[in-house]
Amino acid sequence: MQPITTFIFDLDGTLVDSVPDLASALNNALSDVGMAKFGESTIRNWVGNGARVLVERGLSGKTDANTQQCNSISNELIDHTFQRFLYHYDLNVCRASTLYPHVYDTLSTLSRKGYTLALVTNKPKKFIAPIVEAFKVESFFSLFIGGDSLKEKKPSPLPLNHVCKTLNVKASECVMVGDSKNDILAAHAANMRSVGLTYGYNYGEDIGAHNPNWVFDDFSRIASITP
Ligand SMILES: O=C(O)COP(=O)(O)O
Ligand SMILES: [Mg+2]
Repeated sequence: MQPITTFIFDLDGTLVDSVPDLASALNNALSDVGMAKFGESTIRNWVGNGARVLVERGLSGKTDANTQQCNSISNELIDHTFQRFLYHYDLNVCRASTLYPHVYDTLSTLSRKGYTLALVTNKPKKFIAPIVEAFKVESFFSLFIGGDSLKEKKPSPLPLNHVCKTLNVKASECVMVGDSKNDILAAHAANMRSVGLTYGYNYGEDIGAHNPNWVFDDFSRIASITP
């Protein structure tokens, strides 16, 4: 097995519990367009495929998070509500969000040990900087990829392949760390090892069902897979 040189981290549900701010922004956007609001526990199961799909799920009110398309809702309404969501989230991107336990220390340890760290999220790229800056973790990372940075987002392997190319590392040297099946499916498709974290957002499903190489319930356990 090739030694690990590079860790690729997901953001929402992995490093940061962002649902409180995502839920406020979604509910504000829904109320702007006269639609019903939802509780945080419902919205938690809708996060994972980027902001536009989150808005579509809010508009359809479908609790089945695997539904990505809402044929009955017009594109105009989705576009308008998505713009309202971006407006509200931009105002409060990091008001109630929190870093999960042991994230800062573990990133700091991995970085100090010489591992290269990259961040690949499905959320729009413009929101990455304000979040990583607020939690003072931005200097640990060499590369940031958002859901709209490339043509495809996770579960496509494209963002992970892009990281390998940009950082000039092989997939076999990398470990993808995430809370969602989108992270694990992307890792499998990119021939990368993966860590599944149980505390984040995976549509209420067991992350272990997607066969990551490691399943951890605490972020600090990631350090245990390195020498
Ligand atoms: O914004 C989302 O839907 C998910 O974002 P993530 O890829 O950082 O978990
Ligand atoms: Mg996530």
